[in-house]
Amino acid sequence: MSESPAGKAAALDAADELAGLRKLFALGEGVYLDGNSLGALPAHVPERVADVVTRQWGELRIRSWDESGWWTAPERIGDRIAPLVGAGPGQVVVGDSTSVNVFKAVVGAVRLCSDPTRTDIVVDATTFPTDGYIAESAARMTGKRLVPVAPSDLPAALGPNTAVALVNHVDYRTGRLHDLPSLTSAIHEAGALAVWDLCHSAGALPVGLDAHEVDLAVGCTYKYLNGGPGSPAYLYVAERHQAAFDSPLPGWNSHTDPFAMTPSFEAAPGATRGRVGTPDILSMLALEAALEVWDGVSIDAVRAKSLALTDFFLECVAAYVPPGRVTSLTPSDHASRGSQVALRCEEAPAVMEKLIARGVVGDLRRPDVLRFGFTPLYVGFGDAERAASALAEVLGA
Ligand SMILES: Cc1ncc(COP(=O)(O)O)c(C=O)c1O
Ligand SMILES: Nc1c(O)cccc1C(=O)C[C@H](N)C(=O)O
Repeated sequence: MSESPAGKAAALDAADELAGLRKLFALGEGVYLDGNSLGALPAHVPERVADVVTRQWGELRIRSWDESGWWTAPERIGDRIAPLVGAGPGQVVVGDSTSVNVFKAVVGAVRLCSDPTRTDIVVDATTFPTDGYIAESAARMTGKRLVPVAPSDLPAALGPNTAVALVNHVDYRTGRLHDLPSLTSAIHEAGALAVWDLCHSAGALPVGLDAHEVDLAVGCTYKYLNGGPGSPAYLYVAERHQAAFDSPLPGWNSHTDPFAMTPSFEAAPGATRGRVGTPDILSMLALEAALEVWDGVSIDAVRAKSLALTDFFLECVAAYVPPGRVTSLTPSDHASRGSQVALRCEEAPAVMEKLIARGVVGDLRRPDVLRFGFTPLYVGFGDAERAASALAEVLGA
């Protein structure tokens, strides 16, 4: 760096076309680099939630299912998320947790597989644990074999026995971005269905679900989509699969005529058949309000800023932190990088504690990984420089 990192940060912030979005969030002093775990609060959400509670629930009560659009919220909010993950309308439905949607998607994919003699569910061996636990249970329930495989070995592991492959788009620990287009086509060439977990990519980078012919996908909304703690997840079922999608959790909300309350189940058309029971309206409408910060924001611009931020943070770490104290686990090439930087560091727990005490909030993945998430909507280059400088100070530089 010829210019000082702080000077460069100021110039980058001044040129940042997304910089104005930060004021939409309730962020005080300090540097928040944990939006890959829990996104920050958009400042207008409390008032909107208060309206849902006091007027919609408090005054309109039961009428709100229709008059306040409660009943149709899962599909409506799904359609708001859809463009952020490259999906056309009518394919994304919001509800339940990511874990529950992984279950629906994996069992649903096994049932969609045209060859019932295929024996294997291949799962990303480096997956966030919940996906692995659920895939294992789904395998037992469907009489399949679970085959854990590192994403880099996935193409070689696929074969005539593969029914379904479940892959994380971005690795939660290292921040590695897996190649969704090429892995999806390898899965399809093997005659299997591709299920993607988008928790760490949606809202941080383009996903292109329709363009790459993904079969099913799931994701959470409390990270880069800023929906709030425990906000509902979503399920994507590609239009071409919807008529045959046979959810393992057919509830009255996925029935074609819920209020007929018939003893026999008849699945609703479209993404609605991915619903189960009564939606969690308070969380769901908080999410709907939170998604307004995306109005007019291009996901390509978000991706460009995300890469610039993580590049710059790594540059500042290299400039400030003595050699050998941290090692980046995050790939340096852009094509393999999500929106976080993971640094392996001795005594990582104590280091993160001291960073947090200095107002730099990242998180720790035991035993030795410091994670720093970069949410382009509200993180700036000055934040990246301050975080690297605090890290160097904590490490005694
Ligand atoms: C890749 C991935 N899948 C799933 C989850 C969690 O699922 P749930 O929303 O059910 O807690 C997380 C994080 O919590 C995650 O990082
Ligand atoms: N979902 C979480 C929660 O309820 C509590 C604390 C953390 C989380 C997370 O999202 C963890 C996150 N998926 C991770 O990448 O580690």
